[in-house]
Amino acid sequence: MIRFNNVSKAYSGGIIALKNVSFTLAAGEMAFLTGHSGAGKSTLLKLMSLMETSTSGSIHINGTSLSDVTYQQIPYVRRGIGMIFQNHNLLMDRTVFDNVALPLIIEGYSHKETKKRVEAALDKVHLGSKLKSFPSMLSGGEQQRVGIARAIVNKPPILLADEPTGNLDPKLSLEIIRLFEEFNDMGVAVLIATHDLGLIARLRYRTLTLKQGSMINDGLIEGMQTSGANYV
Ligand SMILES: Nc1ncnc2c1ncn2[C@@H]1O[C@H](COP(=O)(O)OP(=O)(O)OP(=O)(O)O)[C@@H](O)[C@H]1O
Repeated sequence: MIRFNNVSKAYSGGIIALKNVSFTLAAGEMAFLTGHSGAGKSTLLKLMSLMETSTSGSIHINGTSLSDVTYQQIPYVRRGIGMIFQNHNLLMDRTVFDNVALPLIIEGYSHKETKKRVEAALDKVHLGSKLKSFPSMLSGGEQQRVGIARAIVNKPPILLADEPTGNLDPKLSLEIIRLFEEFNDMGVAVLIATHDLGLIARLRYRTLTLKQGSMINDGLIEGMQTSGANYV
């Protein structure tokens, strides 16, 4: 599903953001990705969604080697990945329905099919009654759920989330993670980049830890403090 083999990434200017990173995330698996600010978490997610390219090593996503992907094929690879961002990147002048419909409109779905899928996606994130609302009329947690509905509306087998709970209090953060668990229960692979060590300690999922671009831990983190930095 996701396979990194000895992947390194150097940005122009010489910063080495990832060093020989290897891991596999199987179909239907759920894991956290953590590490200090600047450790390379966003870079790792950007490589998977082809927003950046690796300097060396190989990456396979849903069976496709990213080094073989042509510019024209990038949208097909991205179709297999739902992306969720901390600031949710919603269009504030469009309704909730329009925001969630966007990926389907881009792909040329019929109006009827779009309506069916958008309504189903919003039901899954418990926002079925907010179709006509504008994002500014929603709470932070609800806005994040619209972002999640948009990410899952075309049923990708992989969900990648970059600090999805960054702006939310602990209760709302847990609600968002519970939603990810529901998608994971349906067979979707989920990778969540987060600084939130409290969340990681409570939920006890496999955790990939980056430190200055290197993967220093892969597995359950035992005896972790639930406050303060403790990335080893
Ligand atoms: N476009 C870029 N050009 C040059 N350097 C970059 C670029 N993007 C990231 N970097 C550098 O690469 C390193 C890893 O950054 P990255 O954003 O992946 O870390 P992160 O773990 O996601 O950090 P944060 O938690 O603060 O978002 C950092 O040193 C950063 O400054």
